[in-house]
Amino acid sequence: MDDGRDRGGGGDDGFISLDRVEKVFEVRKRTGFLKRERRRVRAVDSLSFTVARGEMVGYIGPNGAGKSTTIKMLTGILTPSGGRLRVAGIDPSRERTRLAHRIGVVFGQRTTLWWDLPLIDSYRLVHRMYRIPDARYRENLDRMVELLGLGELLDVPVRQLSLGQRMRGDIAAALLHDPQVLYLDEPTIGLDVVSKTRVREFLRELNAERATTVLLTTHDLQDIEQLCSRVMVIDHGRLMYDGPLAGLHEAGESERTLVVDLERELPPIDAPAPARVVRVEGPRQWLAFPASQSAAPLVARIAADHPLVDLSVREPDIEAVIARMYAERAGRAVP
Ligand SMILES: Nc1ncnc2c1ncn2[C@@H]1O[C@H](COP(=O)(O)OP(=O)(O)OP(=O)(O)O)[C@@H](O)[C@H]1O
Repeated sequence: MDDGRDRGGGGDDGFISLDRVEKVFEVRKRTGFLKRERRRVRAVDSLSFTVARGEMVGYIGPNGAGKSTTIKMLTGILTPSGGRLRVAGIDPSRERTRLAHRIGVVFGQRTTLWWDLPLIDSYRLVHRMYRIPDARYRENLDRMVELLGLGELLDVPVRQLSLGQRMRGDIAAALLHDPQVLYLDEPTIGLDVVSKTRVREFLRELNAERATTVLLTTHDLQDIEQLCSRVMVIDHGRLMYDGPLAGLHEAGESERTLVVDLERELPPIDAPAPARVVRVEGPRQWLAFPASQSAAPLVARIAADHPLVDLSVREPDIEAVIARMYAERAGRAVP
């Protein structure tokens, strides 16, 4: 399989590069009968970062932070109000069609597939739209069908697919033309655990096999944990954090929760600090522990001393991590 490493653009340090990029929207607000006020919304504010070829980066932030606006500028749908932006050496808003051959986009909440047609017909249309050479299309389709388990679904109309099946179908459609960059917007939203695992495994495989650069927007921290070595946090259009997920947990001092089902009701488990029991309900106990630490030693210790029925680990949600990060920074700013 062609790994696409030599198809140009950008250099390894800045395959995607933003230098002080701005996006300002003019919004008209009705302030009375026949009266309108003009307001400027700075959706992206002097944003600078680079993503190297083959990196998988999580791009997260609260609602209205500027994530979609950034992605829209990266795909050429929106033109920046200022700054410099390049993807694979291309200025997206100037050469949108040329860029389209280099990028794939998947929106978890919307499908790009033709609703009433069998899945395979959408792929045939993508084949023609992107003028993919026949042999390459076949090869890619076979690989996607294999990796994403689409064999039995190809003749099913898209509207009859489950959400997880449809998502896998959408991901395949976005990759048939060998894009070098894949933008994923909430690719696991609403999926069950099995489908989430399947999508994540596929993305890992894709990244390893083809060195596809992936920018992933998600509210699910497990997507980031399992896929991205780097995470960028954006808020009010500005980059608030850029580094490993563990560092974000440290910055926010966030905690994960170990949910323990015991064979019977017992007094609160005497866990090694800083882990501690935060809730007890019958035979079920909840223990909080730092998200930057592995759960394994805690699980081993509890399993050795207690009659266990089941265990699960719950991740903190992104909003909570970011909120704690702010609280921590505010705390530091005030001596
Ligand atoms: N076309 C537009 N016209 C005016 N304002 C806009 C437009 N698009 C976005 N905005 C504003 O820009 C800001 C950033 O929005 P954006 O959609 O990029 O955020 P987001 O991080 O993607 O949020 P979400 O997680 O809710 O999708 C918000 O204040 C939003 O209201």
